[in-house]
Amino acid sequence: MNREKLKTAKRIVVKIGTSSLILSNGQINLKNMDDLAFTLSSLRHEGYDIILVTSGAIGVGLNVLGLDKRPSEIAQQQALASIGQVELMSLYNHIFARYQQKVSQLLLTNDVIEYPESHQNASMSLQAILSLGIIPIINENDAVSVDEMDHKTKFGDNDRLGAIVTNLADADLLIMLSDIDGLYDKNPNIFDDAKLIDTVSEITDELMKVAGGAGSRFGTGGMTSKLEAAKLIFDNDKQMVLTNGARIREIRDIIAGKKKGTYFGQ
Ligand SMILES: Nc1ncnc2c1ncn2[C@@H]1O[C@H](COP(=O)(O)OP(=O)(O)O)[C@@H](O)[C@H]1O
Ligand SMILES: N[C@@H](CCC(=O)OP(=O)(O)O)C(=O)O
Repeated sequence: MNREKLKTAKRIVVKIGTSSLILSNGQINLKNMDDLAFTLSSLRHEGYDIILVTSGAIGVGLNVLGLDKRPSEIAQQQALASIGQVELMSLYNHIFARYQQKVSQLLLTNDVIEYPESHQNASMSLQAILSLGIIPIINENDAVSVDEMDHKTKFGDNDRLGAIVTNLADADLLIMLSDIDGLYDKNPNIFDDAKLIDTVSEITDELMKVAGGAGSRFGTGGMTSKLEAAKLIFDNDKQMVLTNGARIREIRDIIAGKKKGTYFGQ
């Protein structure tokens, strides 16, 4: 019943996390990138408006420099993001071109939330890119985003950014791709008997308690940040599906209303 509304989605934001883009050995997950480009390009060609929110700048930066560990200093992380973002976009540009799809890049800061004028400009820019038939690829502008006492330009994480972009673009649906099939009733890293939750219609305090931290050495935020993003989705009357980035082609089943991943909606 709930998932019927998914069939009406015309403008879709897809958020892909670092854990779906970088293999555990630090190499780029080219299979996932290729599946992503194929699926999103073909949907775009069929008339859907598609926006991609991507993580991976720091992960790709580590790969470019041959490092295996995220540095702890902020400036070093920012430098890595700056290096990795170029390579990430270069890869996307090539892979999407294979499916005859043009892409563009938007690097956002929290200013689009803080300042109505920035919000309006980013929203109009997105609208113009979509009307040209292009898939905008969005990440946080990590090299300049900061989180200080009197100055906050950082979103926090890309799960939140995915929800913000869904509102900014007035999209119908956010599909969040992670390294897990959806939300489980317990942290599956700890409990073997954890069960997949099919539908969530409200983010309660009880539910927040079942969400744990990141599962891979590259991911950030874990399930907690995904549920925080889901709160924003509910606040703005949108819908979200959390599913596994290892089976990107199932996006088609999701928008056909089939039971895949965890559905957040009423
Ligand atoms: N209740 C839960 N249900 C599902 N995953 C959970 C839960 N609690 C913690 N997790 C962990 O959250 C991870 C996903 O978050 P994260 O590592 O940040 O990935 P991403 O890079 O996709 O954002 C999962 O791999 C899992 O280990
Ligand atoms: N903007 C950062 C990603 C931050 C982030 O939230 O990562 P993830 O938890 O993998 O979605 C980057 O591109 O490396």
